[in-house]
Amino acid sequence: MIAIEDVSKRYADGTVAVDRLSLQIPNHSITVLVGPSGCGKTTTLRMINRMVEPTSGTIRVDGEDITRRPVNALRQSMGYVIQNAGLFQHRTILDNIATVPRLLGWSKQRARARAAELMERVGLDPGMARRYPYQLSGGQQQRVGVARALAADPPILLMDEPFSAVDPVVRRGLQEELLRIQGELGKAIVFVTHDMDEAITVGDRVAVLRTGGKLAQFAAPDELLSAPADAFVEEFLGGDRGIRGLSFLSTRDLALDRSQVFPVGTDWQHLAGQRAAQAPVLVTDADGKPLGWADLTVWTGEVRSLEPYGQGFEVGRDSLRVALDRAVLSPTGQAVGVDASGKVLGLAGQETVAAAIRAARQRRAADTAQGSAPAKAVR
Ligand SMILES: Nc1ncnc2c1ncn2[C@@H]1O[C@H](COP(=O)(O)OP(=O)(O)OP(=O)(O)O)[C@@H](O)[C@H]1O
Repeated sequence: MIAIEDVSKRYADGTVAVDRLSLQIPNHSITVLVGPSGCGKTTTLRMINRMVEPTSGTIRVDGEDITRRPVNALRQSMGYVIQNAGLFQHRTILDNIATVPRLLGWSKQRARARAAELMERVGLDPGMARRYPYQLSGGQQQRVGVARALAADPPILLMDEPFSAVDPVVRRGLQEELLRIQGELGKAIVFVTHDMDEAITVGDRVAVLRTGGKLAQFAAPDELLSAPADAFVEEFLGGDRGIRGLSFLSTRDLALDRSQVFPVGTDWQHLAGQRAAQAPVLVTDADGKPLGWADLTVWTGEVRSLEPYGQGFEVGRDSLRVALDRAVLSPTGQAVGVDASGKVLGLAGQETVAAAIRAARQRRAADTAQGSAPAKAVR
């Protein structure tokens, strides 16, 4: 646990970068510092590894005042990742990653073996080990930066805008990779970004700072979206926060409708005669996977043309935001719910999703009243 207690930083020119900040940063979780440019995020992060000394206040790690520890030992217990990765250009990828173990006196062989293991962990092709940083894409370089920070297995990882310099698609991949690695390693991660969407995606807890280094709100992402503390936080969250909040609600309990789902080989003529309501039906293949929508009112003896069903959502894995999006995009207004193997479990119309949103909100309000853990984004 990192405890920031009433910490302020005034630079020599009089700029107050951080103003009486107090934050409890728990182990095994990602805490995000977010806020507009110049609000003191980087200053706060650098006070944790003593690259910047506070003017007043105390920072403790596991109860111990960090000024009592030798600064080298302190920094070795904290991996540090920065924008553009900050790699050593004249060293190979493998040697970049092995830097800290080598500084700690590991043999070259052991340090390189560890570096190779980390390349795999962060999703880098082992064939890149002997390349130099300039021979890698920006996203690959960021992965090397993360691997290098993890090399000596520090309990704490400090990340300063680590993914800001890459395009949105690569960035999304890096965020997912970080969440996967964190699921395996369970570090105390402090992550700085100026992008609220990124904060909400990666953070277990998000500290919103306002200019002048004052804490505006410190909360779980779903709580930020549903109950911003004031107008500043609300504006910083941006539009459609109601829709974005649906990312935290699971599709697990959606009441799926199977009455409009039929496999190929169904007696369509018989079915068309039976059905009072002539809503389109979803046709599946022999394995139960979706093929498309059929309109039985234009039945001609066999179902010849199917309207594409677009994309389904994975029940229990995707969020209600995804389900609602699929329903809105669906030509019939029905989202197709599938299992992990792609087989159709049933359909959810926009009204069904809306009912699930109301039920999930009620459940969450009850959970919050009982003090349960905050929700993590589903997908
Ligand atoms: N060495 C310094 N001397 C004087 N002022 C500084 C120094 N470093 C930062 N500042 C000022 O302190 C304030 C906070 O800076 P900081 O870099 O912590 O903000 P930030 O939130 O990380 O910003 P950004 O998102 O733009 O990186 C800014 O007004 C900045 O100009």
